[in-house]
Parts: sequence; structure tokens; C-alpha cells
Amino acid sequence: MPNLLQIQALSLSFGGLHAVRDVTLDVRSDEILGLIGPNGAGKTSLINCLSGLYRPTSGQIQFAGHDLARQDAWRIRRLGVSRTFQNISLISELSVLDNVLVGGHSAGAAGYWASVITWSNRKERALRADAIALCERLGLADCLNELPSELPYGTQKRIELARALVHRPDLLLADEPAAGLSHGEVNEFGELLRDLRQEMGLTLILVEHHMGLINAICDRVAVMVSGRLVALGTPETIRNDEAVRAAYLGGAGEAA
Ligand SMILES: Nc1ncnc2c1ncn2[C@@H]1O[C@H](COP(=O)(O)OP(=O)(O)OP(=O)(O)O)[C@@H](O)[C@H]1O
Repeated sequence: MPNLLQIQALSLSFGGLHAVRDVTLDVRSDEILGLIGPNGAGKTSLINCLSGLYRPTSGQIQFAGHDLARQDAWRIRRLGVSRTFQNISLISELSVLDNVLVGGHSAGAAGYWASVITWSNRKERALRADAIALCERLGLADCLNELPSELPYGTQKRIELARALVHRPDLLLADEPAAGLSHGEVNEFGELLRDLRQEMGLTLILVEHHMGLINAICDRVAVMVSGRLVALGTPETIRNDEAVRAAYLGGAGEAA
């Protein structure tokens, strides 16, 4: 499989704190790559660099022929990279459908309001139809007009996922999507991600502490410790890697 994303010698520092240290990593088209590591290992910081929320201190990020390392977040999103956040960030005053539509609008160059003014009605209608179809696919058809806060947590997670997928990204960065879900919901969510990868031709980077989910759906797993990439391989290889077990799996990661 060709590489969709190439991360080369990427580092990010906050003053003297090295959150990401010299990470080099290729992500293949259509793969699900798990990103694991203890708390504070730098997983979210790496994702934040990929999505343009943080500017890396040094290094390169090549995505489908574009250099992302010094791009603004909205431009990265328009190039086809989307993300979900550790903490659900839905807009409580908007309905489920409007929350999802905001995801489609924010892929525009100047953000939601400018695009509301400039988008043609035809594009608006197409986006709306697309958002409704996606909501139906994610099991949200019955709650399109409800407020997210009145819905169960697992449903809110699916709304967030719909919002990230509505502009049809090529790469989805999912930051702890299983956090807070029950055992059954985690399994369902994993199956959904795997199916969506197939249906939408998605490539996924999945930051997760839930090892059951990582083992169930990831093609490869990357392990970060103290900002560094310390191992990369199939879930089975990573499970049996002594150094990884010592650094991580024997500690925080075993719980899930
Ligand atoms: N904006 C920031 N300013 C200062 N330090 C930060 C900032 N963001 C992250 N850090 C620090 O960078 C390090 C890596 O944090 P990061 O959140 O990337 O780790 P993580 O692997 O995602 O952890 P967790 O699994 O707990 O989410 C931590 O020491 C954290 O405190």
C-alpha cells in the first residue's frame, strides 16, 4: 500500500518540555494505525501537529503531496484531514443535524459564517442531504432535530464522528473515541470504524488506551513513550514486545 502520510523527524517543544521528539512514521493508505502510550507520552500533541492545532518545532509532515507542518488548521481540514477530540465538543444550542453541518461548513476556507453567506443554495442543499445520509448511516436518523446534551454519551460520540466525516476526509485522526463507552459500545464503535474505513476509503489514526479496541481493528500499532516513537508493528508484535510491555502495557494500558 502507498503511504498517505509521511512524518519525518517531527518534534514539538513547550519551552523545555519535549512533547514530541524526533518522530518519523509513515501511514499507509486505508490502514488503521493505533497510537498508544502512557499518559503524557505525546500522542495528542502529535495529533495536534497533524491537524494544525500545534505548529511543530521542527520536522516535516507530507500528506498526499502537501506539506502540512506549517499549514493552518482550516487548510489542513480542506486538504482532507479531519479529527475528533478527547472531550466531546458539540455545540449544545444546535440540533444534532446542525452540529454535523457545522463540520461541513468549517471545511470551507473562511469558516462557518463566511461560508454560510457565500455558499450557493445548491451546495447547501447537497451538503444537507449528504449530512442526513451520513447521520442515517451512523444510526442518528431518529434524533436529527434533538439537542445533543439530551442524548446518551455513546450517541454524542457518534454525532462527533459524523461531524468529522461530513466533508469526506481521507484521513481521520480519532483521539480516544472509546473513552467513556461501555464494553458493548466499544465493540460496536470499533466495528463501525472498521466498516466506515471500507465504505469511505478512510485512513485512520486511532489514539486509544483501550487495548481491546486496538487489537480488534488496527492493522499496525505505533507506541510512544516520553515523546518518542519506541515501537511499530502489528498488534500481535506489539503485544509480545518486551520493551513495550515494560514501558506501557504492564502499567496504565493493561486496565482496558
Ligand atoms: N499546550 C501545552 N502546553 C504545555 N505543555 C503541553 C501542552 N500540550 C501538551 N503538553 C505537555 O506535553 C506532554 C505530552 O502531552 P500529550 O497530551 O500529548 O500526551 P498524551 O500521550 O496524549 O497523554 P494522554 O494519554 O494523557 O492524553 C505532557 O507533558 C503535556 O503536559
